[in-house]
Amino acid sequence: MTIREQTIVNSSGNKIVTADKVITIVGKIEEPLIMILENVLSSSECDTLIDLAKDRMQRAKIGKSHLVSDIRTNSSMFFEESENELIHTIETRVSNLMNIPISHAEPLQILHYNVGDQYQSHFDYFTSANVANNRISTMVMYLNDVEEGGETHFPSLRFSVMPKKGSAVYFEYFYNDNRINELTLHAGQPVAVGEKWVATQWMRRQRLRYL
Ligand SMILES: O=C(O)CCC(=O)C(=O)O
Ligand SMILES: [Fe+2]
Repeated sequence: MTIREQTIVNSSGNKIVTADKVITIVGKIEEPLIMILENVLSSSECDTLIDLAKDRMQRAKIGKSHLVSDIRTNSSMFFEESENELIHTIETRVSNLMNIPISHAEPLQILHYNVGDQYQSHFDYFTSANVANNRISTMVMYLNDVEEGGETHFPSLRFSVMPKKGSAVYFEYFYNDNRINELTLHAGQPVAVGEKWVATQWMRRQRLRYL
């Protein structure tokens, strides 16, 4: 038998029960744990998130220098923590899914890609030394169907997830063996036709919110 490291999400079976919804796992890689989840958000939740975010988008900035960068050509915004009932409902559902308390959740991020926009290969965790409260897991939720392109691509695993409205990809990088964490390198591939909206939830190892 192969010995595997402990994962954050216990993903036995094909369903995860949250406070308000039962969500289906439709695909999975075991190590690092990557799961494709269907119907995480309803169609109207996706539409409302886009509507709420639309007028608040800014060209994406990366890293501490906050320079506009070619690594990310998409635009982004963050909702305030639980800023309205919908955001609170989604944060609660996603923290149930990710098996991490909402107090460890970063603000929910929205990304928008036009044709040609991309997010080049990166790790979601911070790689600099002595990061006190690093990220441990990610949920990327697709808010619309993309006509062509815009896959979330994991080059080291040669694995791609096609955007589908309401679906999500989950992955975690909290392994003792850093070689496993490094396999979560991923990119938002350029959008070829149409546009792409996603919502990203990152979780931290320790508490981040004091409510
Ligand atoms: O847009 C995507 O498919 C990936 C987004 C992403 O990597 C992120 O938000 O960290
Ligand atoms: Fe990412």
